[in-house]
Amino acid sequence: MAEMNFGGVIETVVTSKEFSLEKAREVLKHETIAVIGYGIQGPGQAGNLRDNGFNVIVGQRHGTTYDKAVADGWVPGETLFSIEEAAHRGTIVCMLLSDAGQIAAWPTIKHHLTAGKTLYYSHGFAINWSNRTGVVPPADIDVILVAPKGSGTSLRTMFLEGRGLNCSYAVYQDVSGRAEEKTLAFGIGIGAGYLFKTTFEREAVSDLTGERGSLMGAIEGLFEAQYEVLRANGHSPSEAFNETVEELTQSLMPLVGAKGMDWMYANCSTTAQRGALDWAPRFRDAVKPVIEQLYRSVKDGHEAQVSIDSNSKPDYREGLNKELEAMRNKEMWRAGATVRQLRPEND
Ligand SMILES: NC(=O)c1ccc[n+]([C@@H]2O[C@H](COP(=O)([O-])OP(=O)(O)OC[C@H]3O[C@@H](n4cnc5c(N)ncnc54)[C@H](O)[C@@H]3O)[C@@H](O)[C@H]2O)c1
Ligand SMILES: CC(C)(O)[C@@H](O)C(=O)O
Ligand SMILES: [Mg+2]
Ligand SMILES: [Mg+2]
Repeated sequence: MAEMNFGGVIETVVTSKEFSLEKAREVLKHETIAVIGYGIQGPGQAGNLRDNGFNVIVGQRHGTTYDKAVADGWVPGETLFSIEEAAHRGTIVCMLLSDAGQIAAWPTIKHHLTAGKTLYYSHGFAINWSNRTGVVPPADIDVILVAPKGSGTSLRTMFLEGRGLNCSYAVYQDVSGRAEEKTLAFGIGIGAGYLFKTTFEREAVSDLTGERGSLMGAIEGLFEAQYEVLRANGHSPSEAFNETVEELTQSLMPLVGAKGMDWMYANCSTTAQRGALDWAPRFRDAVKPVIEQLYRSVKDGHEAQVSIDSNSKPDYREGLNKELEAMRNKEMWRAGATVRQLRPEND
C-alpha cells in the first residue's frame, strides 16, 4: 500500500508495485472465479483475468451475449456454463449481471453461496440498497467489491494496450480474515491501474451521482443546450458540433487528461482563457443546485428504484435501445457522425 497526497489529503492506494501480479496469482491459486454475466463488465474482467493466468469460468444465459462468449473463446461445458452451474462451480462468484438482473437471479445464486465462498461485486448497488434489492448475503461468506471506474470495454482495451483502469475496492464481510487480500488480488487480476479504498455505500452513491452527472447525464445536457443555442442563432450544424463536441473530445480533453485543466487553458488563446475563467464560476453556480438535487435523489434510494423498476421490465433492452436510437438521430449526433467520417484518419 502506498500513501499518496491527493490535493492535500493523504490516501492509501494499491498498485502492482505494492501487490504484484505474481502475488495475486498466489493468493487466488486455489480459487475458481465464476464471472456471472457477460454484458459489458463480464467480458472485460473475465478476459483480463484469463489472460493474467487465473482460473476463470463464465456463467451466462443463452442469447447474443452467450454467443459472444463463445466467440471470445469460452468453451461450453468447460469454461462456459449456465448461470446456476457457474455459481455452483465457482468459489468466487462474481455478480456481473445488470444490477436489475442481479435481483432476478439472486434466489438462484444464493443457494450456491456455501460457507467459505466469496461473493464479488463491481458495484455497491445490490448491498447498499438491499431493502430494495432483497440481496442479503449469507453470514458465512466473504463479500468484496472491485469497481472499475470506467466502462468494461475500456478495462479490456486499456489492458490490451498495457495500460490500467482505476478501480475502487471495498470489503463488506470478512469471514475468512483474508477478504482484503483477495479483493486486492482480484483488482490486480482484472488489470486495475491502481486501487483506492471505499465502502459499498460510498461506491454506490458516488457512482450513480457521477454517471447521472458530469460523466454522462450532465455532459449530454450541456452539449444539447449549447448546440441548440448556436443552431437557433443561425450557426451551421458542422460549426455548432465542432464548437460543442468535436473540439472538446479531439483537442482539448486529451490535454486535460494529460496535464490538467490549467494546462488545457494555458494552451488556448488569452481571449479563450479570459472568457473561460470568467464563465466557469457562473456555470458552477448554475449547475450546483442540480447536482445537489441529484445527490439527494441518489442517496435516498430514488435513483436506484427508478433503475430497478425500469430495468426489470421484460422488454427493458428494447426500451433502452429505442432511447439510444433517438439520441443517435438527433441532428447534433447525426452531424457528429459526418464530422467523424471526415477525420483524415478515418479515410
Ligand atoms: N458497464 C460497465 O462498464 C460497468 C462499469 C462499472 C461497474 N459496472 C457494474 O458491473 C455490473 C455489471 O454491469 P454490466 O453493465 O456489465 O451489465 P449488463 O447490463 O451489460 O448486463 C450483463 C448481463 O446480464 C444479463 N442479464 C440481465 N438481466 C438478466 C436476468 N434477469 N437474468 C439473467 N441474466 C440477465 C444480460 O444478459 C447481460 O449479458 C453492474 O453491477 C454494474 O453496475 C458496470
Ligand atoms: C462506466 C460507468 C458509467 O462508470 C459505470 O458506472 C456504469 O454504470 O456503466
Ligand atoms: Mg455505474
Ligand atoms: Mg461508474
